[in-house]
Formats: sequence, C-alpha cells, structure tokens
Amino acid sequence: MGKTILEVKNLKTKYVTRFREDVYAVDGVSLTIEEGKSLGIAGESGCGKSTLALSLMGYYFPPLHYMSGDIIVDGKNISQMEPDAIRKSILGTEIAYIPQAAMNALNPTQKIIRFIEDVIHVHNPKMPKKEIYDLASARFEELGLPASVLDKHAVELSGGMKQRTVIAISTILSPKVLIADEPSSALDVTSQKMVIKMLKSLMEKGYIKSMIFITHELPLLYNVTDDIMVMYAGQIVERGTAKDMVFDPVHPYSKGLMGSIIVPESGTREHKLTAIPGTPPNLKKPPVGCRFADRCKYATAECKVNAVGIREFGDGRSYRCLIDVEKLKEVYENEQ
Ligand SMILES: Nc1ncnc2c1ncn2[C@@H]1O[C@H](COP(=O)(O)OP(=O)(O)OP(=O)(O)O)[C@@H](O)[C@H]1O
Repeated sequence: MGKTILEVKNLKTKYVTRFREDVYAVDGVSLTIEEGKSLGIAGESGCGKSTLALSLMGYYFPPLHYMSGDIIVDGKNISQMEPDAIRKSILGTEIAYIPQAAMNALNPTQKIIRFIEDVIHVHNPKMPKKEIYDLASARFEELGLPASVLDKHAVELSGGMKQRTVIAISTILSPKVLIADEPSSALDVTSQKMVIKMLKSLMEKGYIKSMIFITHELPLLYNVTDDIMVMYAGQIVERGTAKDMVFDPVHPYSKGLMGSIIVPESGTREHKLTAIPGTPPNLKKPPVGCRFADRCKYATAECKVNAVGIREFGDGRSYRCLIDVEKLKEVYENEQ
C-alpha cells in the first residue's frame, strides 16, 4: 500500500436553510486516497457530490455547516480549522478545488497572469512578478498550454482552453489533492478529452499527488480514475476499481446507474438501457433504513427499516446493502 494522502472518516455536513431546516447532504462519508491515485465520485444530481467536494476542503460557510468527522490531508487533520487558516495554509497547497462551471467564474477583464499572481501571493506575498511569470509560463508549456495565454484575457479563450487554464491556475502551487467537480461536462468531446489528458498529465508529472474527479456519469470515469465511488442520497453506496465498478457493479443503484447512461464509453455499449424509477429521498428527513429501498426492485421489508452499513468484499471492494454480494450477482445473472 502506498502513502495515504487523504483520509476522511465518517464526515457529516449539512445545509441549514433560511427556514431553519437541516438538509443532511453528506451523511457519514469515509474514504482514503493513496499517493499517485485518483478517485472518481459518481451519482445523480442532488446526491451530494458537490457538497462532499466543498466539505472535503474543510472550508465552511453558511448555509453549509460541519457536523462531525475527520478530514486528514497528508497526516494533518483539517476538519476543525478556522476558515481563515484554511484559506491561508490549505487551499491551493494542500487541496485545490475546481468548482462546476469554474471557467465562467474568471473575471473577463483581467489577464490570466493576474489570477496566478493572486493565488501565489496568498501563500508567498513577496514573490516577484517576474519569478511568478517564469514559473507560470514553464508550467503552462509543460501542460500543453501556450505561455502566450498568460497575457490574454479570459474572453479571448475558447471554452476548452479556458477550462484548462483554470485547472493550470488552480494547481500552480502543486496541491496534494485536486478536487475537480464535473471539470469536463460543459465541453465538447474534443475539449473534454484534452481536459482529461491534462488532469492525467498533472498526476504523472507529480504536480498533484492525488485527484478526486466528480461526475454524474459513471462510465466517463473508466480510463480516467483508478477507483470509483458511487454516491446516493448523501452516502457512499459502493467503491471499487474503475474496471470493477463499470463492468461489475454490485449495488443495485450502481447497477442502475450503469444501465441508465445513454451514451456509454466504448466497451460498455452492450449493456441494456434502463431507467431507475422513482426519485431520491428528501435529505431533510432521510429514511431510517436503506436510502435506496423505495426505488430498489430487490428491497425487502427489512431493507426499509434497518440502517445499512458499508460491507467489504473481494479485493478492496465495499458496498452498502443488506443483500449478500453472491445473492445479488446470482439475481443479476438470472436477469440477463
Ligand atoms: N445552499 C443549499 N441550501 C440547502 N440545500 C442545498 C444547498 N445546496 C445544495 N443543497 C441540497 O443538498 C443536496 C446535495 O446537493 P449537491 O449540489 O451537493 O448534489 P450534487 O450531487 O452535486 O448535484 P449536481 O450533480 O446537480 O451538482 C441536495 O438535496 C440539494 O438540494
């Protein structure tokens, strides 16, 4: 086993709405990522992926609140640090975050190099501009972006180029963990591939030590991340290698997610296209039993009343279901 870069233990966070209602968006998430490894997180809209990404940075602002659990980055527990300390000593260097639609957040009137100066000056206020420019142009070139981009404004860049620029800016301080939330979903296929190539290159060149890639499309993660976790209603329901999760998902929800993708990646086209009936539970009052039970065709009366913990099986895999793995596999086999 390699060195653990990120360890999250039973993390619980919630939103408090303006009507003072609690929304339990991340409910007991545990995960680990080793140095040099990437983890994909998949799940349908509203399952808590973006909230998990925000929560992992330890950077909490209302309406999002930390409840309990640990976030340990390279041995340092950041879960209860003050926001100001997080901003100064964690963001950018330990953890970098690329939010959804990040490319649209670039101020169009500012040159790209100014964003880089801003990022570097938070941690190193005295670094001369010339040194920053040299560092940035070398990094851009290495990542396949022309150094001339540094003197351009965001409006002068295409969508794909803008997104790759945002990624290069966010990782300029070589963070230990990069969290990318749907980094390629708003782009055309060619630009998507270039973004993914760039993320892989950041890992290979050691500019980031680990990566979390969030998407609602499970098969997209195949070929991109080493492992995949599937999230449902604020909880992780399954984890395995990308290959296992795409070709041999065990949890009925992961199985359904694979079946509901309209344009699967090559190698997954043979599977049947199916819809998952129903809607996810209300996270203001999550069910006491399995959260997927109401939509699961294999659910028993017990599933609706008994809370389900994570169960391990096989080689480093885990899932959250009362039904035994072998039984589930047998049922899937018979359905084919
Ligand atoms: N500011 C907020 N206040 C209250 N509830 C929120 C807020 N933001 C998100 N939520 C709720 O938290 C839950 C998780 O939302 P989240 O955005 O993390 O899901 P997601 O999986 O990232 O969805 P998407 O793929 O659409 O981005 C949802 O029930 C959502 O309605």
